[in-house]
Amino acid sequence: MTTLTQLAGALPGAQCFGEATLTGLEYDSRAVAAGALFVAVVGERFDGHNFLADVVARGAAALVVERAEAVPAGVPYLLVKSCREALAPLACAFWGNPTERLNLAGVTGTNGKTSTMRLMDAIARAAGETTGTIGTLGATVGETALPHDRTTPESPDLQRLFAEMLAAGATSATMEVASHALVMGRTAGCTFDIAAFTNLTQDHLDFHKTMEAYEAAKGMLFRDYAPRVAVLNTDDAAGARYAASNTAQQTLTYSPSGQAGADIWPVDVQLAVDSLRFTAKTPLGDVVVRLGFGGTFQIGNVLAAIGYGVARGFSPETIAAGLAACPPVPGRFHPVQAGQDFAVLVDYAHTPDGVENVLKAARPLTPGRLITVFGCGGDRDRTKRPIMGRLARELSDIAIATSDNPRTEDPERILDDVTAGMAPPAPTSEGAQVYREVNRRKAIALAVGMAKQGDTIVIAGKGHEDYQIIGHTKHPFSDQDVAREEIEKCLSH
Ligand SMILES: CC(=O)N[C@H]1[C@@H](OP(=O)(O)OP(=O)(O)OC[C@H]2O[C@@H](n3ccc(=O)[nH]c3=O)[C@H](O)[C@@H]2O)O[C@H](CO)[C@@H](O)[C@@H]1O[C@H](C)C(=O)N[C@@H](C)C(=O)N[C@H](CCC(=O)O)C(=O)O
Ligand SMILES: Nc1ncnc2c1ncn2[C@@H]1O[C@H](COP(=O)(O)OP(=O)(O)OP(=O)(O)O)[C@@H](O)[C@H]1O
Ligand SMILES: N[C@H](CCC[C@H](N)C(=O)O)C(=O)O
Ligand SMILES: [Mg+2]
Repeated sequence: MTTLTQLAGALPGAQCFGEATLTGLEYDSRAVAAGALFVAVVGERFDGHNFLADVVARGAAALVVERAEAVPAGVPYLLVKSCREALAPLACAFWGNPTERLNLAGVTGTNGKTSTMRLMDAIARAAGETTGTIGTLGATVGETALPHDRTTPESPDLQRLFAEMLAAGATSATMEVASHALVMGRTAGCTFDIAAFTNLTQDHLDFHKTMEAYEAAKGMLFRDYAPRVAVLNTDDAAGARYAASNTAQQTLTYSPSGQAGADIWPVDVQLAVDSLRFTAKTPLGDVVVRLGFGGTFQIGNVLAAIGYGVARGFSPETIAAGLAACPPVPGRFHPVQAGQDFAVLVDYAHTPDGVENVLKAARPLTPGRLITVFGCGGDRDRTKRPIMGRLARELSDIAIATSDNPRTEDPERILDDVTAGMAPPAPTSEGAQVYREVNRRKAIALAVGMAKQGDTIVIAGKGHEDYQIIGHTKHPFSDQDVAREEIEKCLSH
């Protein structure tokens, strides 16, 4: 049992009024149950102080506030300067600082976090460990899957997951560390043994405003958290800068392009639509990579995961066994086969670099035409839209711009932004034939209707997602299922 005064000890400068026994820790009023401590976070859209009467009615035992006058009479509370900043220290204390007893690896980077984390997890499992994972695909604790909404959850959810992992006998965990999480302190208080970086390219400028601020945000993982080992992609300029200046005890570098001087690099690469084979040169000797899924972009992710294995002290054989056993990452370069004579790949590319990489990975596997169906999410970085449009047109034979998750934006306005980048530069008319179809199912049907033997359709942006967010509503929608249904319709005609 935790008490309010015990938790106050985790917050230097906090003033404690009253005492309570606490059975939960919440930052969202809608999740409060009897006995909880409610932290009144002041955000962009809501002020937690407006929900204090509601959470007390729900049985909250105590409150953490920035304004004492908002507290209903008789309710115990902690007065702090910033509830957002208090949240993580409270969460770590409430759950007993679980990451001090768990080997934790964090992966940051614009693209490849989910894939890299899955590969790392497979390696730890091959070493015989019970593991946990936290990321875009949800969390796993041993063999149990626990869904959650964020790539990197808020600190109370994060620390609870770590505590559940320990309770389930896990000895290690791997997680995705989104830049939003670093800036908002969701991971504050975590002890990282290993921190890995995939790449930095444009995304999230709605939040970070400049690439410099975005780079600094990701750099926090290598500077503020002092991991034991930093695993860094030095092909990437930001990765090279993190390598030159970080607070890790040891830095391991990798180079997907095989640049001289890196600690880990690939030789003899062989690519196929559903496999990737190469030999990785590492400080421990050669690792034979036999991956059961494709995508040129996975080379870097595999090297980062090998860096993790090396940092953990696993043998090359264990690392190779883990990679070979790693199941395909759902919705990343994911083939859909429903009896058609052309290829269909569902992929999660939702950034300019992602679109460029997936189309460049698909091109050499395509004897016919490359047909791209893609869109851009609403309420997210607007400036990436015309760039994604331009890349889709330049790198495809047929590019169909459609909706991703429009969220609260007008889907046609999002498409205006996307197609603004798709006009061929005068006087050439090189590049793809361009189509615009706001309805994602119709766009996929259009692609399927056009495809001939030897063509590849890449359906980008939503990967594993089984929904489409329109307004505030999540409608069931799966690119894989829709592609399959539209192919079957075509074949039955
Ligand atoms: C920019 C950002 O990440 N914002 C997050 C942040 O918002 P905020 O601090 O402004 O809070 P707010 O929404 O104003 O709410 C203030 C407080 O009131 C609470 N509240 C709100 C309503 C209510 O009825 N009761 C209540 O108690 C909220 O729980 C919160 O504690 O805290 C909120 C509560 O946890 C999050 O919902 C919100 O995520 C927004 C919606 C979001 O879309 N975030 C995305 C961009 C994100 O985090 N993405 C990354 C992945 C990025 C990547 O690709 O790498 C992720 O980790 O998922
Ligand atoms: N190393 C990489 N370099 C460039 N693009 C990549 C890389 N790895 C993956 N991608 C592209 O990015 C997409 C998303 O991959 P993944 O889910 O692993 O990234 P992520 O960083 O976890 O994304 P998110 O920010 O949504 O969590 C893939 O479907 C692929 O198109
Ligand atoms: N983690 C990313 C996922 C984007 C996925 C894409 N389908 C979209 O909705 O924009 C984000 O929150 O920006
Ligand atoms: Mg992810």
